[in-house]
Amino acid sequence: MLLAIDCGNTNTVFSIWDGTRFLATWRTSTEHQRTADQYYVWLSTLMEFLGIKAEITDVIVSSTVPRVVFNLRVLADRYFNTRAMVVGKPDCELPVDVRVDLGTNVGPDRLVNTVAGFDLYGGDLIVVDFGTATTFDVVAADGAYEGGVIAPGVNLSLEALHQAAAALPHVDITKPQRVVGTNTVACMQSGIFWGYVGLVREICARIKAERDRPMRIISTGGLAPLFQQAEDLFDDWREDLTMHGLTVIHRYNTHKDFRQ
Ligand SMILES: Nc1ncnc2c1ncn2[C@@H]1O[C@H](COP(=O)(O)OP(=O)(O)OP(=O)(O)O)[C@@H](O)[C@H]1O
Ligand SMILES: CC(C)(CO)[C@@H](O)C(=O)NCCC(=O)O
Ligand SMILES: [K+]
Repeated sequence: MLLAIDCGNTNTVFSIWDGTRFLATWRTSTEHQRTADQYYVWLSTLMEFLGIKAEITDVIVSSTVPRVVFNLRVLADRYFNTRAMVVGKPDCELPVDVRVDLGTNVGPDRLVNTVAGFDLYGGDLIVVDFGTATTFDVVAADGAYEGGVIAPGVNLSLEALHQAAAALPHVDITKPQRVVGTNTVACMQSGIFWGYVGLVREICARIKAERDRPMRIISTGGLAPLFQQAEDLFDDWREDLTMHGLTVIHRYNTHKDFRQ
């Protein structure tokens, strides 16, 4: 069985894939100090608690935080007796091309989202991921990653307001009842919520205009449904898009004859 690990700047998600479906998915905060032993205690406790008998034979990692990769590699070596496949390293090939400026290091999560989007929907896509950053990845007709857009994440923007202005509290994002707020919290929620609706709409429209061909918009990340419920921004939403991409990349590298 495959242990797929998606490590973002805020959260790290672990999923167990049995070849057909995900048996379990667990989330923890990303901390580079966490050791392989700590990961294992946490993982094995959760597996036991849920009665999951998973014989992990393979590990694949996508990490936007380079420092955590070392301990995840040790986890794979020491506890699962396998060499972790790490997206972005030369020995982990991608089933799609990456067409960017020479010397650019694309975030592995964006490459994984591109692979997942192409596998599930085919080409000509915009993949929007509401994580620490809000990213837009442009997937060409042949599945290649062709660049995109990086904007600040929703929670990051709310946190920045709180950090920078003495009178602004910490607030959670939600859809405000009205655009005009009559208290501080409602004003902040309106600014972020409708601001992001506008940001997503404008960026996607401009990407489509620049490319001059029909493109579908697929979203992922915990906040995507909140925006989708307000306005028809996306053609589809997949909670497990990044995890799906990791399983596709793993399969591609273990069965080199595999083609989509
Ligand atoms: N309705 C909601 N209101 C507020 N927060 C939410 C809501 N739904 C989901 N979230 C939060 O949104 C965040 C988005 O999760 P996601 O995995 O997409 O990105 P992340 O973990 O924050 O970022 P990264 O992957 O970059 O670490 C999570 O922290 C989740 O708890
Ligand atoms: C943009 C983030 C932080 C989104 O998780 C990540 O993909 C990243 O660190 N990217 C590196 C720069 C790039 O993707 O062009
Ligand atoms: K993410």
